[in-house]
Amino acid sequence: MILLETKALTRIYGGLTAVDGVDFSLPQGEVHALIGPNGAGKSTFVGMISGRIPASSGEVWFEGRNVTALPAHARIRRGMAYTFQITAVYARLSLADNLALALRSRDRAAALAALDRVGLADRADQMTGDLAYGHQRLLEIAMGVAQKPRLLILDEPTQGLAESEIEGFNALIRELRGQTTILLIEHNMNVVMALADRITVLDMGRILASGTPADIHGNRAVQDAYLGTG
Ligand SMILES: Nc1ncnc2c1ncn2[C@@H]1O[C@H](COP(=O)(O)OP(=O)(O)OP(=O)(O)O)[C@@H](O)[C@H]1O
Repeated sequence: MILLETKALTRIYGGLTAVDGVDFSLPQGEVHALIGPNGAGKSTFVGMISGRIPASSGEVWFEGRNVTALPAHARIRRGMAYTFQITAVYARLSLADNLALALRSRDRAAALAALDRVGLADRADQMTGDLAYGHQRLLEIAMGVAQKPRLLILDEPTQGLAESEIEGFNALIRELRGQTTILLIEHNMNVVMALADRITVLDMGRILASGTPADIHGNRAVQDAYLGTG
């Protein structure tokens, strides 16, 4: 089943076409990585999927429904989660209280279980603002995952994480594989190659290539535009 589809999705800023008529489809259960050079249009594309950025033209379909006109909160209710949008962490609350907000419940065991998935259970009662940046990013991911979304959109989740934390993140995504459909914007190619079932390469607002990690790694146009070398 196709969970998410975009049809000729386009965003124009002034004279600049940031996303240019993108047709994209994401089957349920897939871990899909979106890669491309800086300014390729990745954040704008997922912003239009989540409803944070209005499309200039084109459509977004989610679970067989046209959601293009729906505001972000209505898309969240239908099961989309976007790490930057809904799970902004509250610095002056504890980790457990942030989880309680994400879960809309004071269930301490559920909060601890969610924190445990990202290795933060022992910090449950610390003030979130006192955490290192990488740990705040992991908290944000825990908050997204705790909501059991149908589609989890992660925008550069490993940015600012240490190697050991990236290992933990990879393990979490492997655990979620098959349960949650994941769209991942990621610059770290080791993470992309380790996790993605399929990869889409955006370049100048258009899809340059789409395929398995092996296809993309061997694709000459991608190597030229993005990977730099073979
Ligand atoms: N609010 C805005 N107003 C004007 N131009 C914008 C705006 N947001 C993005 N752009 C431009 O649109 C293009 C695509 O930007 P976008 O952030 O979507 O790319 P990206 O692939 O996510 O880049 P990065 O990897 O650096 O995050 C860029 O040229 C950017 O400068």
